[in-house]
Amino acid sequence: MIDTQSGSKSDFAVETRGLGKSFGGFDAVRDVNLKVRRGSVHALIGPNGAGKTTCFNLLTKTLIPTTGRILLHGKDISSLRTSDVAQLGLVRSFQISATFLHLTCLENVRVALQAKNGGGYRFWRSLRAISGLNARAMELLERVGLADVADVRATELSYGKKRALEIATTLALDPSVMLLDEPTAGMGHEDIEPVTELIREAAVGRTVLIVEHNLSVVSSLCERITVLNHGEVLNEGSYAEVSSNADVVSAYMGGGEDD
Ligand SMILES: Nc1ncnc2c1ncn2[C@@H]1O[C@H](COP(=O)(O)OP(=O)(O)OP(=O)(O)O)[C@@H](O)[C@H]1O
Repeated sequence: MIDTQSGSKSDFAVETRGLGKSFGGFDAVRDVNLKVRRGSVHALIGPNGAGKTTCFNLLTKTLIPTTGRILLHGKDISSLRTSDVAQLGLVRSFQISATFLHLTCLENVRVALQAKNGGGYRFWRSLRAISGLNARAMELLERVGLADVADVRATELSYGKKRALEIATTLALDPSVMLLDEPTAGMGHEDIEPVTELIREAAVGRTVLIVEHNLSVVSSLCERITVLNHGEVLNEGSYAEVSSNADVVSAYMGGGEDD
C-alpha cells in the first residue's frame, strides 16, 4: 500500500507510468499512464487492435513491458512474476480452459480456493486433499447463482453460466483488484443483464478493471473509462464525457482496424 518512491499511501489500486510494449518495432501500447482509483469499476475500451488485451497482459505480467512501470497499491510490481502479482491481490478472471472444462463447477471453485490457500494449481494431484473446501466452494457458487449446477461439468454449462463460474473462481482468490476481460463477449442479451449484476455485486469492496466492448454494460457499471486507440490513451473520463468526445466518436466510427 506504500508508494516506494513517495512513501505515501496510494489512492490508486493500479497505476501505470509510461507503459509501453512493442512487438518487433510495432508499438502495440505506447506511453500509457493509467490510474485506477481504489474501489472503483474502471473500463478500458477502444476499437479493435487498440491495445486493450496487451495492456491486460502487461498488468498481469503475462507480457514484459518494453517501457514503463506498473504499481499495485503504490508498490512497484514491474519486475514481479504473474504468480507473485496474483499473491499480491491482482487477479485476472479465469478463462475456462480445456483443463477445467472436464471438472464440475464445485471442483473448479475448489481448485481456485486451493490456489488461494497456497496449494498452487497442481489440482490433478490434490483434488482429494481439497475436499474440505466444499462448504466455501458452495457458498461461492450460491453467490453467483450456480448452486443448483454444482455437480455439472463446466463444459455442459451455457455460455452465461460459464462466465458466472469464471467469476466464482476469481472470487475464490479474494482479489483486491479483479481484471475482467470482455466478460459479456459472445453472450446472448438474456445473459448480459445477470452477468452485469453479478459483476456489480462482485465489485463491492474491490477494484475492478474491465475490458468490455458492450458500451451499455460499460455505462451501467463503470464510473471511469479510459479509451485507447492505436496503443495510446485517447481520452479518459465518465461515460458521458468520453462518449461525447469527438476524437472518441471518430475512433469508433472508423479509426479501429475492423470496427
Ligand atoms: N504477440 C503479438 N505480436 C505482434 N503483434 C501483436 C501481438 N499481440 C498484439 N499485437 C498487435 O498489437 C495491437 C494491439 O492488440 P491488442 O490485442 O492488445 O488489441 P485489443 O484492443 O485488445 O483488440 P481487440 O478489441 O480486437 O481484442 C494489434 O495491432 C495487434 O495485432
